[in-house]
Amino acid sequence: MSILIQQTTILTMQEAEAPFTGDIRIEGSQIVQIASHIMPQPEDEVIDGRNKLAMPGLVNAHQHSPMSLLRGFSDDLKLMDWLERKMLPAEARMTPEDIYWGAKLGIAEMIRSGTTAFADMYIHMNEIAEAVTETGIRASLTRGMVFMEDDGGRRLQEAIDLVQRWSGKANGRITTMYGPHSPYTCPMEPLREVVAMAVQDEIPLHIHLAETKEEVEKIRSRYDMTPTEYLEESGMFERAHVLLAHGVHLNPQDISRLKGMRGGVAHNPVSNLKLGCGIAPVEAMIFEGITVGIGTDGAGSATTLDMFEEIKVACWLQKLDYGDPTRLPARQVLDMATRGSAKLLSLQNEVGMLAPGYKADLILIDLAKPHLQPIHNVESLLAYSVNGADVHTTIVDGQILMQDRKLLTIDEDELYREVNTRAKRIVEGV
Ligand SMILES: CSC[C@H]1O[C@@H](n2cnc3c(O)ncnc32)[C@H](O)[C@@H]1O
Ligand SMILES: [Zn+2]
Repeated sequence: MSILIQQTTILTMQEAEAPFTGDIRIEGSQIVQIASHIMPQPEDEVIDGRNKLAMPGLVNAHQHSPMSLLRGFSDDLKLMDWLERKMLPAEARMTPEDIYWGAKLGIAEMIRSGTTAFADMYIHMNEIAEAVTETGIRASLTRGMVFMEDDGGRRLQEAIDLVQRWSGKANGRITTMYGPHSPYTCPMEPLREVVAMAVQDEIPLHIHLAETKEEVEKIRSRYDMTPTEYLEESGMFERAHVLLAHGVHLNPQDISRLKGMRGGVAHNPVSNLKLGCGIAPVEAMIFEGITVGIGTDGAGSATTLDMFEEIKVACWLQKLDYGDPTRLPARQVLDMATRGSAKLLSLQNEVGMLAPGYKADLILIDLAKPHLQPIHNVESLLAYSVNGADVHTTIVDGQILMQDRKLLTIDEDELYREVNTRAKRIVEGV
């Protein structure tokens, strides 16, 4: 299978490269050539790229995809009330089939809004892996583990099963991580056990960190440490690749502790705003050389999975926080949502950039829209004006998943029937 995208505006996201007009050739799962003009071959599926912009697919660095079933079910609560009184009871009622359909709903929204890879943390991961396999998207999957009650090792075993059964599956589109949920749900002993497993199996870790002031107070009163010190104490930063979700409440010493870490921080600005958590010190982390990517968090808090919305809000928050519009400029935030997030998923040599040898994970944005004209500066349009609904075509691993806004691997009528019936049953009585 080969695809030739002709005469499109190309933003490769390679270091300091400006947008230019040209062609992109895809063979199998890879980009093989990018040039001003490429001769079509008889077997090529040709895509007319005029009035469009090609860029790397966005990488959502922190998600709970089945929470799309809980979108709009519980709003305007503090994080702990929202989580303990609403989300956890609803999740306890979800069957493995619910998780499959919830993940598929999340994936449909991601493909429609230009996300080609995501990092997920949830339960019933076999069903999420099936949804990823069928739909064609790329994902790094994590079984989230809360160690607040003895479950006879069930969660840990499920995490191990996920890693053993699914790493490298779906033509390599699925990778895995180990996922202790957070400092406040993981006592030190099981946390150290998971770190040791990650080191032994060479599998990255994915964990929430310092999302709220209440978390900081809780960890201070339990252990007399900041949440970041607590995780450092487990040895994870020096021993493993770690994907930290949120990192909102970090003091300067915490930021220093993260310096030099493998992995980095997934910034989830919309979820942080909606749950009233605060503004993450994104510029300060970047200044210290820490990789910062962008995620949405689950649709239960963020309410949408549109990464273009996150990109805008990420910029606005830093500008507002510093009272300085020069903070977090367009190119830098695009870099975070592509190359930065790709590094958090350990995929920096495969996705997040358009170049020969990279995976063909890319999107075409339709520029023939009033809010995207005139075209002074493509990066500015992408950061401040484009919405997920402007994505025209989504390609992952060389497979077209959406063309002219039609999903090719998901039956949307069936999807909406399933999720509405299931969502109603799940929240009844919660
Ligand atoms: C055990 S699987 C993951 C677990 O995380 C919960 N969750 C979703 N959003 C957040 C958030 O913003 N902070 C902390 N935990 C969150 C989700 O409901 C699952 O139970
Ligand atoms: Zn989360």
